[in-house]
Amino acid sequence: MTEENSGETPVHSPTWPGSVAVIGAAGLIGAGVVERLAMEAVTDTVYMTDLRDNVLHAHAIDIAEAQILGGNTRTKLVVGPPADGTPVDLVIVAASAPESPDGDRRDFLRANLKLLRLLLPDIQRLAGEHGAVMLLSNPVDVLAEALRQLSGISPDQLSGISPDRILGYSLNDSIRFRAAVARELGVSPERVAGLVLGEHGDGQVPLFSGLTLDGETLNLDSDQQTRVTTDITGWFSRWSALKPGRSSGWTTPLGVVQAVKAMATGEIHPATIWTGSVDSLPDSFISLPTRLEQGRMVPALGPISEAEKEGLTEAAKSVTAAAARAVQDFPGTQ
Ligand SMILES: NC(=O)c1ccc[n+]([C@@H]2O[C@H](COP(=O)([O-])OP(=O)(O)OC[C@H]3O[C@@H](n4cnc5c(N)ncnc54)[C@H](O)[C@@H]3O)[C@@H](O)[C@H]2O)c1
Ligand SMILES: O=C(O)C[C@H](O)C(=O)O
Repeated sequence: MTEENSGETPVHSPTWPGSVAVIGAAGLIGAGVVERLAMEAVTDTVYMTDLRDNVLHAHAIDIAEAQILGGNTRTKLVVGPPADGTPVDLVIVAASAPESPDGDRRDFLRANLKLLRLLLPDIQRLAGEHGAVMLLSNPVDVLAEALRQLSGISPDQLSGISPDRILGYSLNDSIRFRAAVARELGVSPERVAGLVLGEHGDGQVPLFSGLTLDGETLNLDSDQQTRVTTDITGWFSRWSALKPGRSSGWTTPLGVVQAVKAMATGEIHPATIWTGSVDSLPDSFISLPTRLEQGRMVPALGPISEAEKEGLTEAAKSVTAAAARAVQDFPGTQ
């Protein structure tokens, strides 16, 4: 284990997260998340792990030097897990099999479930009894549900990862919703606010009922809603068709760190969470408005339309079925 920066420039004393572990920290998204956490001094220590140790070291050196340039060296970067085995407050899983997307994030399920099984003991060790686990790897909702099924732990048990400590990053859909509505109206996306819930993929549910423009309720007619829905559901195939050999390395690290900051302050934000405490939804993992409350992700779903409720129910069923199938069909040895 080596350390970059000794944290000699104290800035402020955060309560949460005091420490973060990023698994897959040599990759595009993992390294980007480490960089944002460090540059925004969101935590005291970031532990970086990946198979590619040399790349991890290079990122740690480079980011530590960028911190000096940025004028804030509070966050200490450590290559490797905590040496004494102390759990961290937040484990971020960005490890992934190489992407060869063909328009559907579920194409990565087999390979990434295998990886998740492999990483499960590390994730459990790092999270300990209280840490939160944020999955980034795709398909994020199905993997989060698979993690719950693999952990097999109920929320009141003290060991393992209880489902309300698992979350997935799915904020990008809401950003693309704002962009698509702005395109439809010919306005700047900063003026549009709106949320996408459901599955990060084909089962996404744009909340047209909650759209606003300049803070005022925005009603799109059905043709406009159809065009916007087509626009956002087509995002991943348009992206895949570019064959960029990379995922959304600019948006995602920024969004992840915004989500972490929202968790730290108890602010409501959209994330893939366990639906277990929402009576009207089947047990699953989908994106819902949520906040971190005493170490648990708590749903904060406001009023939505009947059609939106139906969309969420369908997404939840589909995610659970896909996870159950995958857990059964793709054992860890394959
Ligand atoms: N949820 C979202 O909105 C969202 C957004 C962007 C990317 N993603 C997903 O995030 C994942 C990472 O994307 P990326 O572009 O950074 O991919 P990448 O290929 O650049 O990085 C993946 C990293 O995982 C590492 N890795 C593989 N096996 C490992 C293991 N056993 N232990 C530790 N590390 C291991 C690799 O060495 C690599 O550094 C992908 O699954 C991608 O689909 C999700
Ligand atoms: O994984 C990707 O390539 C894209 C990611 O799921 C995203 O929506 O940004």
